[in-house]
This record gives sequence, structure tokens and C-alpha cells, in this order.
Amino acid sequence: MPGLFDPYTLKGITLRNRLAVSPMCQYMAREGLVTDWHLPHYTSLARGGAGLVVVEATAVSPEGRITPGDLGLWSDAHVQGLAAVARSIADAGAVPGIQLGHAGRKAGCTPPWEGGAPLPKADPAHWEPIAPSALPLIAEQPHLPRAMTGADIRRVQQDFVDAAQRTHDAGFQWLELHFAHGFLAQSFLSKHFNARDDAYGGSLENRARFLVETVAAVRQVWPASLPLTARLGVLEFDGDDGMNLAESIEVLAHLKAAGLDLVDVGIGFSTLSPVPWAPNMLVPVAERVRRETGLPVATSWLITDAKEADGFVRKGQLDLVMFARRFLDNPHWTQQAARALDLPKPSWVLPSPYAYWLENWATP
Ligand SMILES: CCCCN1C=C(C(N)=O)CCC1
Repeated sequence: MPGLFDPYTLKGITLRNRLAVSPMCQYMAREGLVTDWHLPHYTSLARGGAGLVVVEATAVSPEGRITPGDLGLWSDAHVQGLAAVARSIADAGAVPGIQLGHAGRKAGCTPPWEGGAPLPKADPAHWEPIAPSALPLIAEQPHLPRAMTGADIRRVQQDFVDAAQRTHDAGFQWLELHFAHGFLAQSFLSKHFNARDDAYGGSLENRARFLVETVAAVRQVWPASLPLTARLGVLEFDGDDGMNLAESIEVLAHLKAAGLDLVDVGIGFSTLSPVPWAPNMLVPVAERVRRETGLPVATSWLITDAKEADGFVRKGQLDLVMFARRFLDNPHWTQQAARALDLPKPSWVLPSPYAYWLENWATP
């Protein structure tokens, strides 16, 4: 079985290794546009040697932003800046990916380092979030999201399709739909936050309808040769995870039939239930998803050790390993992973101008 540093081919794309930079919100955009922050940020991550770099959650519409600082692809004006990012990631030898999402009821907040609370209604940047149902995330929340009409659902699905088309126009080769973290798609699936009585609420089939229809619609415009993936929250830590995981596996069968190529196994975060954080906590869950759906899987959350990650791949538990804070801490962490796994010439996971001097001269 291949290991962490073996290439990975999915549809018409081959990654140089199984290490992926997980999408990590930077909240440094303006009106959804790339700023001076993004190109150096993503270029340095790509030059670090990972096989795949997934650009942060990028909103398919203005009201789908988590914060006013989210990147967006809701207009053609957003393509040029992101095209430069995709090009730079590819020039560094990584495959450029991006995560498209809509934050639903969790939209319209300040960045975590400013508290992460919903913007006050009096704030000129404030907008009214939309969601499957007018249910608050927390009981004492000052304002409720607006319940989506059928027209809203169709518009947002078209927003996903249009943003996917722009994603391809920008030169990205890997697309991840954000179906996790209590954002819009996850909240359609959630028993806690979907109280609809139309075809998008009630039964599992109805609660999954938005997700299945969106994958099918995006698949129509996203080239068949390029991986179409989704991050899906399969656990909620709400005391009902036997059912949550079983339902997620059932939904994934339908998403696979609609054209999904890989699932990035995540957490639902539909409620504020405490999470029993532990190293590598989702790996066994991802393994079960892989076995029972037949879909290739990636996962993340507290995977920090190269030898353990290599083992997850060699044992057929994971196909890709998503690292987030490891790469924020050190964009060149892939080199440390290569050293830990005794790869020959480990510095050569980095570009030549770095690798030559790191590898060919005795270091004291
Ligand atoms: C409830 C989500 C916890 C982790 N985060 C995920 C984000 C995301 N875009 O998926 C944004 C920052 C926090």
C-alpha cells in the first residue's frame, strides 16, 4: 500500500504526495476580493511541498460569507485575483484546490480574533443570514436567520454552480464543497436546524436534497476529469452519533451517485455540543466511511505526526491527509515529515533554490 509520500491520482489529476493543506479561513479579503495577503500566503504553503493546497472557504454569494473578510467567487471580478493564486500554487508543484461554501445561519460574524459573534444590526457591514429554518444557533442569539424560500434555495444552488464555473475559469483543478461545520448545507442535513415541511425537510432524503441536488448541478459544469469533493460533517457529538454517522454514510451513497469523487470527513458543528478533542480522532470514522461508501477519503483534526499519517495511508484508512495548523506553524513542514520518514534527500520536497543548499552542504 502507498504511503504519505507516494503520488495520488484521482480522475485526471495526480498529486505529488498525500499531504494536503486544509482550507483555513484568513478573513483578509475585501468585498470577496484577493488582497496582498493571499498570494504570498498560498505561494509559501505550496512551495512547502504538499501535494494539494486547498484555498480557504470561498463564498458563493455575499450573504454566504462567514465574515465580511471572506473570499468570494460570486462575480467575475473575483476570478483574476484567485487565478493568480491558483497559478502560483501550480507553479510551485502543488495542485490548486479551493473550498466553496455558504455559511447559512453562521454568516455575518466577526473573525474569531474579534470574538466571532454576529455583527450587530447597527453595524453598516451587517446583513441578514439565511438558513433552512428561522432557528437560532444559540437560544439567546439576538436575531434569527431568515427561513429560505424555494426561490432562495434555487438561487443559492445556482450560485454554487456559477462559482464552480468561475473556479474552473480561475485555473483550480480540485473543488471541495463545504458541507460541514454547521454552515448552510450541513444545516439542511441537521435534525437540529432543519424544521422545513417542504421537500427539503423532514425525512433524511429530504434533508439531503439540497446537498445531492447541488453536487449534481455543480458536476454538470465542473469537468469530469477534475475531482469534485465535499467536506461533510458526519459526527455532531450530540449524543446521537450512531444515527448521524449512519445517515451520513447513506447520504454519501447518493452524493457519490450524483458525481462526488472523494469525501473530506469532518464534523457537523451544527450545535455547540462540546467536542471530545483527541489526536487523530476522525481517522477511524473516515476509515469506516471509506469502507462503507467506497469513496476515497481525506480527513483532518489533530493529525500532527508524520509517521502516524503515513500509517493511516499505508493501512488504507485514508487516501489523503489534511493538515492545517501544522502548515500554519511551518509551511515547510512537509520537509520535516520527509525527514521523519527517512526519505532520501528530504529537502528536495522543497523548490531547488532552497533544496540545493539544505541538502548539499553539511549543516553544523
Ligand atoms: C465550527 C467551525 C470550527 C472550525 N472553523 C471552521 C471554519 C470553516 N471555514 O470551516 C472557519 C473557522 C472555524
